[in-house]
Amino acid sequence: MTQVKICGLTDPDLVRFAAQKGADWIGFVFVEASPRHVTEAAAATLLMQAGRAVPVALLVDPDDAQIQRIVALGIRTLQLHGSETPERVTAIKAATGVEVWKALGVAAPEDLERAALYTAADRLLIDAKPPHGADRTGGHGLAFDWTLLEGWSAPKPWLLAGGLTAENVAEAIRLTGAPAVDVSSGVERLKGLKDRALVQAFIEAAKA
Ligand SMILES: O=C(O)c1ccccc1N[C@@H]1O[C@H](COP(=O)(O)O)[C@@H](O)[C@H]1O
Repeated sequence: MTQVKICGLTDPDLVRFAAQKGADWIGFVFVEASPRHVTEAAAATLLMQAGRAVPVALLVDPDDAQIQRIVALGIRTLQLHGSETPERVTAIKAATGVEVWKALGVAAPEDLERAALYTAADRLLIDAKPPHGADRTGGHGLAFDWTLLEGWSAPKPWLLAGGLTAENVAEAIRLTGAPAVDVSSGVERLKGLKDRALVQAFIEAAKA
Protein backbone atom coordinates (compact mmCIF):
# COMPACT_ATOMS: atom_id res chain seq x y z
CA MET A 1 0.00 0.00 0.00
CA THR A 2 1.21 3.49 -0.82
CA GLN A 3 2.83 5.22 2.12
CA VAL A 4 1.79 8.76 2.99
CA LYS A 5 3.57 11.70 4.57
CA ILE A 6 1.52 14.65 5.74
CA CYS A 7 3.86 17.60 6.04
CA GLY A 8 3.78 20.94 7.79
CA LEU A 9 1.58 20.21 10.78
CA THR A 10 1.64 22.77 13.56
CA ASP A 11 -1.35 21.73 15.68
CA PRO A 12 -1.13 18.79 18.15
CA ASP A 13 -4.74 17.76 17.50
CA LEU A 14 -4.08 17.51 13.78
CA VAL A 15 -0.91 15.52 14.36
CA ARG A 16 -2.92 13.00 16.37
CA PHE A 17 -5.71 13.01 13.78
CA ALA A 18 -3.38 12.41 10.82
CA ALA A 19 -1.66 9.58 12.66
CA GLN A 20 -4.99 7.98 13.56
CA LYS A 21 -6.15 8.22 9.95
CA GLY A 22 -3.12 6.29 8.79
CA ALA A 23 -0.36 8.75 7.94
CA ASP A 24 2.95 6.88 7.87
CA TRP A 25 5.05 10.00 8.43
CA ILE A 26 4.34 13.44 9.83
CA GLY A 27 6.57 16.28 8.74
CA PHE A 28 7.60 19.24 10.89
CA VAL A 29 9.03 22.23 9.04
CA PHE A 30 12.02 23.83 10.74
CA VAL A 31 12.31 26.55 8.11
CA GLU A 32 11.62 30.09 9.25
CA ALA A 33 10.45 31.33 5.85
CA SER A 34 7.66 28.73 5.80
CA PRO A 35 4.06 29.41 6.86
CA ARG A 36 4.30 25.95 8.50
CA HIS A 37 7.37 26.77 10.54
CA VAL A 38 7.57 25.19 13.99
CA THR A 39 10.10 26.00 16.68
CA GLU A 40 12.08 23.24 18.30
CA ALA A 41 10.21 23.87 21.57
CA ALA A 42 6.82 23.48 19.85
CA ALA A 43 8.00 20.38 18.04
CA ALA A 44 8.75 18.65 21.33
CA THR A 45 5.00 18.85 22.14
CA LEU A 46 3.83 17.95 18.64
CA LEU A 47 6.00 14.83 18.56
CA MET A 48 4.17 13.36 21.51
CA GLN A 49 0.97 13.16 19.41
CA ALA A 50 2.46 11.26 16.49
CA GLY A 51 1.56 7.78 17.72
CA ARG A 52 2.76 5.19 15.21
CA ALA A 53 3.47 7.79 12.53
CA VAL A 54 7.17 8.53 12.15
CA PRO A 55 8.14 12.19 12.71
CA VAL A 56 10.22 13.77 9.96
CA ALA A 57 12.19 17.00 10.37
CA LEU A 58 12.17 19.12 7.21
CA LEU A 59 15.41 21.12 7.11
CA VAL A 60 16.96 23.38 4.50
CA ASP A 61 20.77 23.44 4.40
CA PRO A 62 21.03 22.80 8.15
CA ASP A 63 24.30 23.35 9.97
CA ASP A 64 25.66 20.72 12.33
CA ALA A 65 24.31 22.50 15.41
CA GLN A 66 20.73 22.51 14.10
CA ILE A 67 20.98 18.84 13.18
CA GLN A 68 22.24 17.98 16.66
CA ARG A 69 19.36 19.86 18.27
CA ILE A 70 16.77 18.13 16.05
CA VAL A 71 18.19 14.66 16.74
CA ALA A 72 18.27 15.49 20.45
CA LEU A 73 14.52 16.15 20.26
CA GLY A 74 14.11 12.49 19.31
CA ILE A 75 13.48 12.89 15.59
CA ARG A 76 15.10 10.06 13.69
CA THR A 77 14.29 11.02 10.10
CA LEU A 78 15.67 14.12 8.37
CA GLN A 79 14.28 15.49 5.09
CA LEU A 80 16.93 17.69 3.51
CA HIS A 81 15.12 20.12 1.22
CA GLY A 82 17.85 22.59 0.32
CA SER A 83 20.96 22.55 -1.86
CA GLU A 84 22.77 19.89 0.16
CA THR A 85 25.47 18.21 -1.92
CA PRO A 86 25.94 14.43 -2.05
CA GLU A 87 29.04 14.90 0.16
CA ARG A 88 27.06 16.88 2.74
CA VAL A 89 24.35 14.20 2.82
CA THR A 90 27.02 11.54 3.33
CA ALA A 91 28.52 13.56 6.19
CA ILE A 92 25.13 14.08 7.87
CA LYS A 93 24.34 10.39 7.60
CA ALA A 94 27.71 9.41 9.05
CA ALA A 95 27.49 11.91 11.91
CA THR A 96 23.93 11.09 12.99
CA GLY A 97 23.14 7.54 11.89
CA VAL A 98 19.49 8.56 11.50
CA GLU A 99 17.39 8.10 8.35
CA VAL A 100 18.23 10.79 5.82
CA TRP A 101 16.05 11.81 2.88
CA LYS A 102 17.18 14.11 0.08
CA ALA A 103 14.67 16.21 -1.83
CA LEU A 104 15.35 16.87 -5.50
CA GLY A 105 13.50 19.43 -7.61
CA VAL A 106 12.61 18.09 -11.03
CA ALA A 107 11.78 20.07 -14.16
CA ALA A 108 13.75 18.21 -16.83
CA PRO A 109 15.08 14.66 -17.38
CA GLU A 110 18.63 15.64 -16.33
CA ASP A 111 17.36 16.61 -12.86
CA LEU A 112 16.62 12.94 -12.26
CA GLU A 113 20.20 11.97 -13.10
CA ARG A 114 21.34 13.67 -9.88
CA ALA A 115 19.44 11.07 -7.87
CA ALA A 116 22.16 8.47 -8.35
CA LEU A 117 24.76 10.78 -6.76
CA TYR A 118 23.08 10.66 -3.35
CA THR A 119 24.39 7.26 -2.38
CA ALA A 120 24.13 7.90 1.37
CA ALA A 121 20.48 8.98 1.30
CA ASP A 122 18.00 6.44 2.60
CA ARG A 123 15.19 7.89 0.49
CA LEU A 124 14.75 10.44 -2.26
CA LEU A 125 11.89 12.90 -2.41
CA ILE A 126 11.05 13.94 -5.95
CA ASP A 127 9.42 17.37 -5.93
CA ALA A 128 8.66 20.27 -8.24
CA LYS A 129 11.25 23.05 -8.42
CA PRO A 130 10.30 26.22 -6.55
CA PRO A 131 9.09 29.16 -8.62
CA HIS A 132 11.72 31.72 -9.62
CA GLY A 133 12.43 34.13 -6.76
CA ALA A 134 10.63 31.99 -4.14
CA ASP A 135 11.64 32.51 -0.52
CA ARG A 136 11.64 28.79 0.20
CA THR A 137 12.59 25.64 -1.65
CA GLY A 138 9.29 23.77 -1.46
CA GLY A 139 5.74 23.72 -0.21
CA HIS A 140 4.30 25.83 -3.04
CA GLY A 141 1.53 23.44 -4.10
CA LEU A 142 3.01 23.12 -7.57
CA ALA A 143 3.16 19.87 -9.50
CA PHE A 144 5.75 19.02 -12.13
CA ASP A 145 5.33 17.02 -15.32
CA TRP A 146 4.88 13.51 -13.92
CA THR A 147 5.57 11.98 -17.32
CA LEU A 148 9.26 12.82 -16.66
CA LEU A 149 9.21 9.83 -14.31
CA GLU A 150 8.04 7.39 -16.97
CA GLY A 151 10.65 4.65 -17.23
CA TRP A 152 12.71 6.12 -14.41
CA SER A 153 14.43 3.47 -12.35
CA ALA A 154 14.77 4.93 -8.86
CA PRO A 155 18.10 4.14 -7.20
CA LYS A 156 16.48 4.33 -3.74
CA PRO A 157 13.10 4.14 -2.10
CA TRP A 158 11.37 7.40 -2.93
CA LEU A 159 8.41 9.69 -2.39
CA LEU A 160 6.54 11.84 -4.90
CA ALA A 161 5.75 15.42 -3.82
CA GLY A 162 4.61 18.69 -5.31
CA GLY A 163 1.07 19.88 -5.79
CA LEU A 164 -0.59 16.64 -4.72
CA THR A 165 -4.22 16.70 -3.60
CA ALA A 166 -6.91 14.16 -2.78
CA GLU A 167 -8.18 14.69 -6.32
CA ASN A 168 -4.96 14.04 -8.21
CA VAL A 169 -2.97 11.69 -5.98
CA ALA A 170 -4.42 8.44 -7.36
CA GLU A 171 -3.59 9.52 -10.93
CA ALA A 172 -0.10 10.63 -9.82
CA ILE A 173 0.56 7.22 -8.28
CA ARG A 174 -0.78 5.44 -11.33
CA LEU A 175 1.38 7.44 -13.74
CA THR A 176 4.60 7.45 -11.74
CA GLY A 177 4.45 4.22 -9.75
CA ALA A 178 5.37 6.20 -6.63
CA PRO A 179 5.58 3.91 -3.58
CA ALA A 180 5.01 6.88 -1.26
CA VAL A 181 3.62 10.41 -1.48
CA ASP A 182 4.09 13.64 0.45
CA VAL A 183 1.63 16.53 0.72
CA SER A 184 1.48 19.91 2.37
CA SER A 185 -0.44 22.62 0.44
CA GLY A 186 -2.99 20.15 -0.89
CA VAL A 187 -4.43 19.49 2.57
CA GLU A 188 -4.74 23.16 3.51
CA ARG A 189 -7.75 25.50 3.29
CA LEU A 190 -5.49 28.54 3.70
CA LYS A 191 -1.71 28.75 3.39
CA GLY A 192 -0.29 27.00 6.45
CA LEU A 193 -3.69 25.99 7.83
CA LYS A 194 -4.34 22.26 7.56
CA ASP A 195 -7.87 20.91 7.22
CA ARG A 196 -8.98 17.64 8.81
CA ALA A 197 -11.35 16.65 6.02
CA LEU A 198 -8.66 17.26 3.39
CA VAL A 199 -6.08 15.30 5.40
CA GLN A 200 -8.45 12.34 5.71
CA ALA A 201 -9.49 12.50 2.05
CA PHE A 202 -5.85 12.60 0.93
CA ILE A 203 -4.81 9.60 3.02
CA GLU A 204 -7.83 7.61 1.82
CA ALA A 205 -7.24 8.50 -1.84
CA ALA A 206 -3.54 7.66 -1.67
CA LYS A 207 -4.10 4.33 0.03
CA ALA A 208 -7.19 3.27 -1.93
O1 LIG B 1 6.15 23.13 3.40
C1 LIG B 1 6.98 24.04 3.33
O2 LIG B 1 6.71 25.22 3.67
C2 LIG B 1 8.34 23.78 2.80
C3 LIG B 1 9.34 24.71 3.01
C4 LIG B 1 10.62 24.49 2.51
C5 LIG B 1 10.91 23.34 1.82
C6 LIG B 1 9.92 22.38 1.60
C7 LIG B 1 8.64 22.58 2.08
N1 LIG B 1 7.63 21.64 1.89
C8 LIG B 1 7.77 20.43 1.13
O3 LIG B 1 7.56 20.69 -0.24
C9 LIG B 1 7.01 19.55 -0.89
C10 LIG B 1 5.81 19.93 -1.72
O4 LIG B 1 4.83 20.52 -0.97
P1 LIG B 1 3.38 20.90 -1.53
O5 LIG B 1 2.48 19.71 -1.22
O6 LIG B 1 3.50 21.13 -3.00
O7 LIG B 1 2.96 22.09 -0.78
C11 LIG B 1 6.71 18.55 0.21
O8 LIG B 1 7.75 17.60 0.25
C12 LIG B 1 6.75 19.36 1.48
O9 LIG B 1 7.22 18.55 2.53
